[in-house]
Amino acid sequence: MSDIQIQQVGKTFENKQENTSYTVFEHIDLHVKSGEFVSLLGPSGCGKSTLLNIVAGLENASTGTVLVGNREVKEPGADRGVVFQEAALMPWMSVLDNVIFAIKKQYSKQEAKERALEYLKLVHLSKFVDAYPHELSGGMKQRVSIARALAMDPEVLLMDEPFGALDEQTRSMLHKEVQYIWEQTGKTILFVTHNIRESILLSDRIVLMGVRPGGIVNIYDVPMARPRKSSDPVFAALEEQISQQLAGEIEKVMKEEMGDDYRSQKATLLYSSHRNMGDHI
Ligand SMILES: Nc1ncnc2c1ncn2[C@@H]1O[C@H](COP(=O)(O)OP(=O)(O)OP(=O)(O)O)[C@@H](O)[C@H]1O
Repeated sequence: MSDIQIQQVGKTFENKQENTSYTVFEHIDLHVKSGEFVSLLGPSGCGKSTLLNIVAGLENASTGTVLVGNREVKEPGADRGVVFQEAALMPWMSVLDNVIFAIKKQYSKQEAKERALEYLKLVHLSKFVDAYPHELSGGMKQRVSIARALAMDPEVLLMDEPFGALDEQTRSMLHKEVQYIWEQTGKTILFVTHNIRESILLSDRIVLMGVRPGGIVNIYDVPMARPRKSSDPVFAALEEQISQQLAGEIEKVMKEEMGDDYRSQKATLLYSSHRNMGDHI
């Protein structure tokens, strides 16, 4: 397993046509220890996905460096498995072939098949190896996507709102699944989410990101033993603490985006954002 070292990372998007640029964040320093589960949480647009994509090598950092183990990230690699919100399976291939396809360059035919079967078993899909994506539920597709990422034997797993599009019950089932996988494999996991409860349920640490200026606002340790329950008073207290700080960050965004309109709508907006804070931000 490997750690992830994010050192002084910044990202500015340039719009060459309009000759403008937009700095999402600057000077991000974060050390995710080997085997640690860390969530990135923050208001929409603060750059959670951008940071994850930089670690994945899908996006270049404008400044700073990212190390996975002792290797500098310059492009995507098999040492980093990525799971997105959409499973993006190939519809004409069976579940088994979807997983084999992702690792066929890394392993011999027989090995690839054995690994694919092993990881589909880990995500409890052994009975569905011959099924096609259209025959699977959203949660099952995400489990294939997780098996596909794990079969590559990555040192770290990068997950970008993997359960964001799923209903509450499926999501809750997959929370258990991800904890089980994390315990079984000991992978280092960096996990992007909008959901405060999800982050408390799963993580060792929660990194709260903010906007304008973009960057890390706070890092919360989650001291509870697993499995965690949202009814635990420690859970509830942490949820409240994070909600409060996040509400402040969301307010900053709204003030900037809405200008004068913000004052007139503030009460309604804060009320509704607070009520929904557990699910979406
Ligand atoms: N390729 C791009 N070109 C220009 N701007 C971009 C690009 N990708 C992202 N951005 C901008 O960078 C900012 C951060 O986007 P990002 O998707 O990383 O945020 P996020 O925190 O993951 O948001 P959300 O929670 O809504 O997914 C946004 O303002 C977005 O519009």
